[in-house]
Amino acid sequence: MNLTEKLYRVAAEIYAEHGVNVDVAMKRLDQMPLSINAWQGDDVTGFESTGHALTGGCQVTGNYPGRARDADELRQDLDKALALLPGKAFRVCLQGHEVDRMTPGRDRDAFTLENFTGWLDWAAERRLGMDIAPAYYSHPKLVNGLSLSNPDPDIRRFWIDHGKAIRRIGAAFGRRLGSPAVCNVWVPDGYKDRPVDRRAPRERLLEALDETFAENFPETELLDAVESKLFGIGVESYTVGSNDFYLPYAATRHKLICYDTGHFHPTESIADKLSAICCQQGRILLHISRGVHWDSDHVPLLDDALLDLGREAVRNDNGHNLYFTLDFFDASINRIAAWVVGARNWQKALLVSLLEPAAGLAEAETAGDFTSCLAGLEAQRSLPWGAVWNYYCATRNVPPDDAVLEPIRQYERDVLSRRD
Ligand SMILES: C[C@H](O)[C@H](O)[C@@H](O)C(=O)CO
Ligand SMILES: [Mn+2]
Repeated sequence: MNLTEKLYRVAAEIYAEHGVNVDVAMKRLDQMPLSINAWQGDDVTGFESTGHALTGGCQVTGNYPGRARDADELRQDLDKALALLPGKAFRVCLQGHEVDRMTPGRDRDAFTLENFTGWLDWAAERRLGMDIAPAYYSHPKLVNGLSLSNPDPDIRRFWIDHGKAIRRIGAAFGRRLGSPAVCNVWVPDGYKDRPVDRRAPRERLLEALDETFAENFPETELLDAVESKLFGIGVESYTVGSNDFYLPYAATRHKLICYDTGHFHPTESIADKLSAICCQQGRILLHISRGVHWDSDHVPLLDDALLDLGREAVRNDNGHNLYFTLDFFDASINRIAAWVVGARNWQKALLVSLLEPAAGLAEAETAGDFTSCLAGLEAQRSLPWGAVWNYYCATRNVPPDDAVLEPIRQYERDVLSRRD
């Protein structure tokens, strides 16, 4: 028996004393779906090759070598990252401009499945689910920082048609792969300085969204989500699609609300939002990210915020009300490492929560014994979940944390460093 297994057996015994079956926890973790953000691999540039300028709305900083230059390279990189993740329920989420191939003369408002078939075949071969999001940025038709809420009806028409096209492609993904594609709408629309009229852009967005969603698809094929944001670079004063805008929108239109963990005030707890929505039968798409000051897209750390989110995810999950997508894009570090570290941190947060000996604490809380709650929750921090994680990785044939970088460095030498 090697050291990993010995430590695991001791850990399993300790958890058993607390009434927790580690095997059940690992099996449940295997089945918790996670959608990997393709855009970490290409710095959100997409592969349109139209020569148009990337006009903002969504940007990345850094110039680490090895960015994927086309969909084939991006899939190769995703294969590398996926091979280093334990678990069995992966999906890949695309942005609407990460096309497999372009059709001459065709712009985003007319994309069809033909532009994404390489992705679909790749996913089917690997038994991956696919998700997608329209890309309302980095395009000349993002005018004055406004897409779906633009005052110009022709601009709005272009973006409405893009959203419709991407929803159809998502539904085709869902049909072929036998698992509904989550299609998430996030628009960068907003103003740098205080607007005179806050209402008109929101009314236009409302109408444009309703038209985008007019075509119905069965939930076995497509699930729509809408994502709010507090502010962004260049839109510091006003975001059309704020949380207050989208929360009632999602509730009245039966859409998933997307909470991006980097899109709220720094002291606001995203974990706290889950039970509020779930106890009212709402469904949530979580974008797992990390905000740092005004930026929202750093690789998530295994910090208290992520652990809290993992705990609430485990407690509120009923198998079809929570959806998880990674959402970060850091071009200052090795992009495969970004995926692997970020995804594994989320998986660790879930594992810690799945191993939580909750029995007794909830009763103490109900009885008003907050002293026991505080002491009990703090005592859990030193339980040996790390030994379970290492064993989990070993039994799923992936390296432990301290050995995960070596294959990535090798790939960097063999593949990434040869890209311009
Ligand atoms: C690339 C995505 O559309 C984007 O990350 C969005 O989900 C977001 O969070 C923008 O800040
Ligand atoms: Mn997001």
